[in-house]
Amino acid sequence: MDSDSDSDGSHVSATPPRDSFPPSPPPLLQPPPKYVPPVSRKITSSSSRSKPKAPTQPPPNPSQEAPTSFSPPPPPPSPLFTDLPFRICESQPARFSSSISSFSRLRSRASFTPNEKLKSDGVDFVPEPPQPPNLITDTITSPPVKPMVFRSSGNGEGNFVKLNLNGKRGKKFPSKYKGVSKSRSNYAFRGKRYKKKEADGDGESLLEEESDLQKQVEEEANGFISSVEDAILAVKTEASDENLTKLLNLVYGYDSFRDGQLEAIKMILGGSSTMLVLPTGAGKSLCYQIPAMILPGITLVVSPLVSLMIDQLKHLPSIIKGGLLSSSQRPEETTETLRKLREGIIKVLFVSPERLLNVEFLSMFRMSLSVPLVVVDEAHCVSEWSHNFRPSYMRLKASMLFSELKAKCILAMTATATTMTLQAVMSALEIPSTNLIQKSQLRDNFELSVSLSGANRQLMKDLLILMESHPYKEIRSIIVYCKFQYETDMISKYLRDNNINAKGYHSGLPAKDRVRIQESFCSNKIRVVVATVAFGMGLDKGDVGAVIHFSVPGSMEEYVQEIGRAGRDGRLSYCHLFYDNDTYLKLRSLAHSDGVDEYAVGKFLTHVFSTETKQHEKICSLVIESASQKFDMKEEVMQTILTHLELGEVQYLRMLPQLNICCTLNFHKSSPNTLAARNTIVAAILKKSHVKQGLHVFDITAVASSICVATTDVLAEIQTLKMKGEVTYELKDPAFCYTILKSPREICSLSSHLTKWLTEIESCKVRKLDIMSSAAVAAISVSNTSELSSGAKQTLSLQSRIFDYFNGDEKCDTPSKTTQNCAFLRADIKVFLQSNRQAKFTPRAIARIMHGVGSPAFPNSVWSKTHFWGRYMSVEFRVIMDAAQTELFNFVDRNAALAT
Ligand SMILES: Nc1ncnc2c1ncn2[C@@H]1O[C@H](COP(=O)(O)OP(=O)(O)OP(=O)(O)O)[C@@H](O)[C@H]1O
Repeated sequence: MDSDSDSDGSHVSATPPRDSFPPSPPPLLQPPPKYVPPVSRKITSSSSRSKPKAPTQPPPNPSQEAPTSFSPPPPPPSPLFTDLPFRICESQPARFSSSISSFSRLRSRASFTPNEKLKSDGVDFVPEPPQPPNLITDTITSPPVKPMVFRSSGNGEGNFVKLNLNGKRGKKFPSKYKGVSKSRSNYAFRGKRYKKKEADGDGESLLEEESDLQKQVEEEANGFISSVEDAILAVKTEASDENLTKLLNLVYGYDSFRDGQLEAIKMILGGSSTMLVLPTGAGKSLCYQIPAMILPGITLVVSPLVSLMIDQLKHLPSIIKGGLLSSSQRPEETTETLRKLREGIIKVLFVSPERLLNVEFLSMFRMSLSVPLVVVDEAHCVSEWSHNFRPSYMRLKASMLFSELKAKCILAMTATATTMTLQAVMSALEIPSTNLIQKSQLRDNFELSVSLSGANRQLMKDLLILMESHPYKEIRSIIVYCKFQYETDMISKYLRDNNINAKGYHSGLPAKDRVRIQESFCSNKIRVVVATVAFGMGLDKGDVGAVIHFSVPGSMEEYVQEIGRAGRDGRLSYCHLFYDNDTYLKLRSLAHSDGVDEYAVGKFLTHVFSTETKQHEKICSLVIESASQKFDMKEEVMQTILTHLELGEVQYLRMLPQLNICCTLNFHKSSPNTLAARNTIVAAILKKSHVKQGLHVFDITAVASSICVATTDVLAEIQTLKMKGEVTYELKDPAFCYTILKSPREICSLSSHLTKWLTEIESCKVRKLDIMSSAAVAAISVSNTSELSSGAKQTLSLQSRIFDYFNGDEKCDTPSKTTQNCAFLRADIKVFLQSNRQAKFTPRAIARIMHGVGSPAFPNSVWSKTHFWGRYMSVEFRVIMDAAQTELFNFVDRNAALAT
């Protein structure tokens, strides 16, 4: 069952299109509605979203399609019954528009009309070419208060307008505006005149007119740019509220800063590292974009997902030049971005943490580039106590950022961090406690509700009833979140069958489909997206009016993030959660899928450090798939351990880039020996390879180590030979690569330390789910208890739980709903062992099977066939592990006795 769940948004690639037309000035007489106190849903909603208006959003720009890093998951591994502690013999049993102010979004939100609803299912998808990841946005919108256009022509230069942020005032403007004059609005206007003039046969005046138009655009652009430059200069001279607000107004069209923004910007301009905690959609991005315009050099933004980076790049105001570097880029894309960096074209660079720590990347910064500001976006990922810990974020230590990049200041941003997470982040990034800017975790424009529901079929009916009732039936854009990929298909089909325009979205869909679905949703061609967690990260569609949770989220953080996609235009929005106990238990079981045993960690460490101490410079590798099965550990768990070995108190090893290490080489022109005679790398390949059906098969790390070169040198050489027509080759077996710096004195104590740490992380996950679940249950039970309407009571109940959670100590005051003992458990384990004598189980492996959770060595595809699969989900995982341990010992003893 776990194979079908989406773990994160790492495969999200689509981003909402920027509006193609310059936004109109904010309607001063029409401020965004304030939060209506959650009285009755009926009253508040009817006033908030009833006037149907035609959508003002233009169709998406086909050139904006974002790339993705999606790659299909590997096929499920076959069971491997090796080297596990208990061996049992015998039979085998049978996945801007920041420039579009909230005001204009507000105007564009229209109520959903029945006619639109009937147009539902047939979304007409026009295939669009994908855009490579570092194609810096070609969607330049002009500043909102100046209705002129700064769009590039999609020539890959992206949203670069030659604003002199780096001190080279206005040198190349004219050439730039060639592209600008091709903006869509001007183009359309020009097109009309063309037709008329062509009919008149007046070619010359046509050309004159075009040149006049071009001049006008250039003059306006120059005027705007010099105003912005003046405003920047004023801020540089004095970072006063007045000067900053003027700059804000000029660039973004907003009249004032939102809560926390001004404070953060001033702190950064003053050179103080800052921890910024603002709710989703509160405008955190602006807090680094404005300093980036003022500070000299490059602002580096570290982001966990390529899709998020692409999205943020697209949302940069046109005057800030942006670029992106991620490990999923093609080499030529990287080269192009690096060139722009060196030439000072890029002002804000988005990078993945892996890229940031790449030796080449660091040396480039050390040598020639100044980085006054490093922004750590989604900074909670730094902490293992967050809901979304990323091992690669462990690398982001202040010491490294200050010493390697010579950064002057760090800005860490998040919307969802508990006190414990914040402490860990601020400690890693050396942000003083006085530099914390924290506003409420939750915007106040949500009406939150929960209801108890039955199993799937009933749940779908409940969903339909909800969606057909007030206020949901009047809401045009809705996201339904569910946990499993199959649910997205099942529910969206069910909704379509009931005349609701819905589409499913999950990370298993082809990248193109995901982009199209997101774009269709953003342009209101799709009303409802039924999605896993893979949808929504970075989604800034202002008029999402409701978020429905089909099942309980894994944590308060996840809940707050996901409901944060709603009401970003400031209007009241509705968030409903369907709670059912079975799903809660299922998710609780899944929370144990990353857990490890000391025994397995010890075996893993022994393998990692099996290299001779004398060979410390040797490049070692660990083929991910086979290691995962051998140690019964998920890839992410192995990566977490390896990263800890690199970045913990003692640096035991250095991680190298992941590679496909097994190479099969076919020589075509010269004989292998002739090539080897003049090429040391080929000579080493011949020594280290075995020949299989005329092809040379070798391990790239072994070849590189044998002649003391980098693996990249070996790869570069075989690539060169390929270009010359000498060879063809194939690479397989993705592997972790590393060199050992120091072997631990005692594997035992290291594995015990690591296991304790990983077990705490596992318990933390379970606790987070329990807290979310108890908040949902509390909201259900509170609905009949006072004079307030049910909606208002539930909102208040959930709001206060969320507040307590993010500001308290993360304790769960409600006992877990799992049971502590079960009469038949041990008897069942005994039967299970007897009927699966050939397998080598660990207590954890048995507990996972009893909870219906697959693992690399005991995959669902095989073990879900046993009737014990998932039978004990309601029993505490630890209780099953203890019972399994006892029964395994008994089993081994019995077998030993029988053998004698
Ligand atoms: N001072 C402001 N006045 C009006 N709108 C603003 C202001 N600052 C930012 N915004 C708008 O608010 C929206 C959300 O901003 P942004 O994407 O930076 O939010 P965020 O805090 O990063 O949200 P999330 O955590 O969900 O990604 C954007 O459309 C942005 O243009």
